[in-house]
Amino acid sequence: MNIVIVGQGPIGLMWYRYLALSTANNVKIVCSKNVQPPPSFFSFSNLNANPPDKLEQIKLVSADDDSITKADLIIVCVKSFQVISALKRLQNILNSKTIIALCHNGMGVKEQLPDTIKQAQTIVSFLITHGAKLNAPFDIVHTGLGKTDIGLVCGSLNSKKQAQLIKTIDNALPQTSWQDNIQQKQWEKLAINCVINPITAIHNIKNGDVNQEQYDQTKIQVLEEVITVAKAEGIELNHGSLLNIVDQVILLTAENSSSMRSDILAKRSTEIDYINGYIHQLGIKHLIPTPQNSLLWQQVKATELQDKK
Ligand SMILES: NC(=O)C1=CN([C@@H]2O[C@H](COP(=O)(O)OP(=O)(O)OC[C@H]3O[C@@H](n4cnc5c(N)ncnc54)[C@H](OP(=O)(O)O)[C@@H]3O)[C@@H](O)[C@H]2O)C=CC1
Ligand SMILES: CC(C)(CO)C(=O)C(=O)O
Repeated sequence: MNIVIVGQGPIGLMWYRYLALSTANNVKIVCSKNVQPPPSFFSFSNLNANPPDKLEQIKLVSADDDSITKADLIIVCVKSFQVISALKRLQNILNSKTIIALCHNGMGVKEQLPDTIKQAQTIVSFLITHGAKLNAPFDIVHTGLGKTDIGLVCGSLNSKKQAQLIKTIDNALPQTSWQDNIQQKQWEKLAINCVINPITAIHNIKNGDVNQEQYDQTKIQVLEEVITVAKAEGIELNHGSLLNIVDQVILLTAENSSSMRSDILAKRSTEIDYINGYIHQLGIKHLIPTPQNSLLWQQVKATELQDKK
């Protein structure tokens, strides 16, 4: 497959490394304007191997306009608030046969996609539970082995193309599956992020600390609001099983720093508008009060602003 990765963060470089291992793939990258020209190599290590893999130097090939037009698959690995501008940058050279995969946290990007892109392209979502981090620019570590759920966001994908996509991604990083109802999975992931991300960012704590009793009420109220808003959007979520999923993720990632806490500590913008902010906006749309999600959204926004002063 001809594959273009957009974004030189840990997730973009993680996909690059695993997909480029196969001779069946021709993988190239589009980096942000901040790194032009990109380096010719990047460093990669995998903490999941036993013993951990040696540091690898991987050749990095930049995508020119022609390779973007000829791509079978473009995987966009940028923050939720960067997706639309990343796509607009490519829009004039996109081929309608190219599958576009969006690999980001949060929801609300679909609603912002320009009609011209929605009508012309097949767009899928890559929902991942892998973890990766940057030691330094172009030096990444695959920290947590996870799985990938893929599903259709807009356009269409015949069964042959769908099977080829799953095979390519599963060969690169196993435990990849097609989800007919990706929306349900997106909402479950959103609920996890609505609880863990703002609490860890505001209180500057590790994911595991969200299990402390003092956060129980917030956790329960956030989830109740998410469930009510999801219902208004036609998605059924169950409080008991959602609480279980959230608690499991808190335990499994107990030692991790959430992406939002890391963003705040590094004085970067967070994805809060696409997480609790998304629930706040849908609350307004459906006239449903979402006091806890709105409060967490405002608190993280205030922390972001304070850090930028
Ligand atoms: N890291 C993780 O373990 C996980 C991350 N995710 C989600 O995946 C998404 C990507 O994560 P991650 O890689 O960590 O994010 P990062 O923000 O670290 O990396 C995104 C990269 O994309 C670059 N970029 C921004 N705009 C463009 C553009 N228009 N064209 C090309 N490159 C661009 C950024 O460059 P610049 O800095 O110059 O703007 C940055 O290097 C996020 O939504 C994240 O929440 C989900 C699960 C796990
Ligand atoms: C699941 C969780 C909370 C893992 O840290 C995450 O997705 C994030 O940090 O953004």
